[in-house]
Amino acid sequence: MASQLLYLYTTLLSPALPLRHTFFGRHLSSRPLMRRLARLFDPYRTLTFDEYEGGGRMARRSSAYEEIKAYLSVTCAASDAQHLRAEGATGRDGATDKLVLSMLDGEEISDELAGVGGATVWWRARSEAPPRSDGGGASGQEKRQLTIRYHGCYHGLVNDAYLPRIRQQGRELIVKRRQRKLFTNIRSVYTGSPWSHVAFEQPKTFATLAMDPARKKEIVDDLYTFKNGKEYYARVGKPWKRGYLLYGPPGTGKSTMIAAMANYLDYDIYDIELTTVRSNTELRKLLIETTRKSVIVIEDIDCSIDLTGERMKKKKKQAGDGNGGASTSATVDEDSSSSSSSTTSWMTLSGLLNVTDGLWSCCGEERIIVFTTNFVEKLDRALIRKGRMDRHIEMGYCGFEAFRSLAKMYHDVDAHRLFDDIGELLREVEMTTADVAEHLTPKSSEDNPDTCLEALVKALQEAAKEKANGGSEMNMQDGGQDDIDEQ
Ligand SMILES: Nc1ncnc2c1ncn2[C@@H]1O[C@H](COP(=O)(O)OP(=O)(O)OP(=O)(O)O)[C@@H](O)[C@H]1O
Ligand SMILES: [Mg+2]
Repeated sequence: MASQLLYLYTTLLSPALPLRHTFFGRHLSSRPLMRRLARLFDPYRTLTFDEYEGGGRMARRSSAYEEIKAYLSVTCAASDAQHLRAEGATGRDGATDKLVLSMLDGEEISDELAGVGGATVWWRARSEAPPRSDGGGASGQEKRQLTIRYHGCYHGLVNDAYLPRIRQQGRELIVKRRQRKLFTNIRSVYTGSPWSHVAFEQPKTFATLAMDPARKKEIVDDLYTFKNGKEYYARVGKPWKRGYLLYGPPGTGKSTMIAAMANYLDYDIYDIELTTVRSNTELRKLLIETTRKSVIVIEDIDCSIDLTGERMKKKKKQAGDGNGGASTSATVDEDSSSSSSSTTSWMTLSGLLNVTDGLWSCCGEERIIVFTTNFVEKLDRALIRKGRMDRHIEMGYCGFEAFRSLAKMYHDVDAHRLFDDIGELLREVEMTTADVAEHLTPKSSEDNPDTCLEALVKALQEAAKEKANGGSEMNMQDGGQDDIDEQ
């Protein structure tokens, strides 16, 4: 009866009679009074967490949503909810029999407010189909939400204690369960996300990366400082990101180094195939969708974009993408000798720099970006200047120290009668670490350290002979990389 009267007042009388009420001599407008009255009859409040934050093309996954979802997966398991969704998951130990539970649409589960005997909150999941005219991507996907309902008198407790606590627990669960992923920019047919992923199970680590131990230690120290640099980056007001440029001939361990970095940091890898990215907007969208604790990789950067930026004449031009001037024209280099001449580059250098620079300033947290190239001398200085690529790492031909670590790894050999010869030959000829590793790999059950090292000596001697005859100059073409300093 009371609620019917209230309904009558709010729908019929209230708009027609702008009543003012007096309470202890103070005038109260009808609206706050109505709210108070309404609370008498429905004292519950709700808070909704959307899966995506921000609007339109700038939408990105909400960390609050993810953390609460992770927390509720445990609550779900212990609840009496009838309809749950189960997703297969791989644990950090590699076990593939794990399940992660979540609520199906419309399902509700309850949770206790710790410290307030018997006080309960209720969580409900719902999702909305995207509007038909939506343009795809995050905005074109189903919109998922989690809503909490609680008694209004617990508002402070829920906001100041309960939600921060469960978000913290959710974060810990995410880290604990996290199976690292290797993402590639192929749109997922299942989720509509611009990224598809597979489990990242690369066994490459710094222990298995053959290079001079002193240089390796420098890189590991640099990564360690970055990983633990949250306060430093906040204090100096820089985005918490670091750029690495890995350069050197094919087969010298650039991709191996990236895997080792991701394993060391315990980060995901986002591998961007830039030649399939058609505009700045698309690149921005891809980068926005990357998560914290990730290594963003653009391999063979010299083959992926028009490195000459705006300076070259463009054969073709397409209309801009409405980003305020950053060029997205499809370009084909006129200079056919350019490394990118064989590739139609959709991104220009200035486009790439505009997007990445702009993005780091708003969401650059805990990200490493790595560019690799075989031809460092062809890279535009703008691309690799400090602040963009903080550290330039040359992955050169196999030196004696790198060989020694391979011999230890492959045959557990620290010293051998052939080591001196090999050291001398490696100073003379340029052989990639991949080739040295291949010679050290046993090919049959009869192969042992002696036969493998002898095979390596033979291959090195042949290469030395060829070099002396001026026959194989192939490798030498890429040697002039000293103009970029190690930093
Ligand atoms: N420094 C290294 N330490 C250990 N293994 C290496 C090293 N360099 C190369 N290898 C071996 O050679 C293979 C090829 O190396 P990798 O793919 O890392 O070379 P790359 O420099 O990325 O070449 P590209 O320029 O062609 O991409 C690897 O699978 C690895 O087994
Ligand atoms: Mg590679």
